[in-house]
Amino acid sequence: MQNMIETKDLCKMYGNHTVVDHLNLCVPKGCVYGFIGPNGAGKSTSMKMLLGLVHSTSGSVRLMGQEMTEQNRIRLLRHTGSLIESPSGYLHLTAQENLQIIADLKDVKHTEIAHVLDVVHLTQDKDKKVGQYSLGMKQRLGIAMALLGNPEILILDEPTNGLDPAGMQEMRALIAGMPEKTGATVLISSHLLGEMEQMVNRVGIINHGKTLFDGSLQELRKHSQGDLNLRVLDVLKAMPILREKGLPTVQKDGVLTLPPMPDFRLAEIVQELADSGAGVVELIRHTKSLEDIFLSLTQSAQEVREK
Ligand SMILES: Nc1ncnc2c1ncn2[C@@H]1O[C@H](COP(=O)(O)OP(=O)(O)OP(=O)(O)O)[C@@H](O)[C@H]1O
Repeated sequence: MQNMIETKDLCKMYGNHTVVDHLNLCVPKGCVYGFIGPNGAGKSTSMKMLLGLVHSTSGSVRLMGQEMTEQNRIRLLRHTGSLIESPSGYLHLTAQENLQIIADLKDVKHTEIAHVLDVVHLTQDKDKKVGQYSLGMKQRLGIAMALLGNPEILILDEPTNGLDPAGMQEMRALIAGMPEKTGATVLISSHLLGEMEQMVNRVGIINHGKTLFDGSLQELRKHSQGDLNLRVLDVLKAMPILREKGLPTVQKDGVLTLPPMPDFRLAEIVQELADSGAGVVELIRHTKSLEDIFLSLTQSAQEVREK
């Protein structure tokens, strides 16, 4: 499958401060890629480099299989729509009028406007002044502006920021259906992984400019094993066995807490406990939520940095 966006060791320094550190992004055609990281992680800067709005310090960007250069930048960006930072639009004009201005700037026929309004569900409100729009409607108008010209790549920087749950839900459905409805490959950033869960096929987690994870949500869920709770009838018999194996023996009311471990190791331990007469009566394996995985990934990277 062709990669629509690819970066190779992309770096950005502001003075001595590295804000994007050897970023290797790979966004396959037809996917919705969630670019996730805490505030200040370097998401916006990376997206701006993809759009040629910020010059990279080193590394390269490929869009639709072609390396971006000063010479072909404008041509490649003609196939790219973006919504960076807060949505724009003249508040005293209607959505239709705003889209006409953008269509003229992009040299796109006005007949395309009806289609993009339909995609973002603003047809009914197209003649309302944008000043009367809710934030969610303004965000959707921003996406409609980005969609004019039928781009192959859509780059959206935190389009769900500040939306209420209903607006968020609408945005999720809109983005998730975007490749099918418009053919565009989507790169969308957020600082909340949970929020992205229902709309992305692939995620890249970034912190302090470095990629901590890149893969599918299924692969990310493999990091989801949390602690194990083991309830035994005789804690005093169980404790020495666990201690001997170097396992922490935290216990409360007959429930022992063990760290995550592979199934075969757990099976061995349970067998030994059973043979010793400790009596295993309950075993609960906790799974971490995506948000917890995200926090543990970003926190462990922070701890490594602080060492
Ligand atoms: N023009 C600039 N000059 C100096 N530093 C900058 C500039 N733009 C961004 N930075 C710094 O780069 C780092 C990354 O910022 P960036 O906006 O890319 O992060 P982000 O992940 O998009 O965060 P947020 O979710 O808060 O928008 C931050 O420490 C920020 O202060």
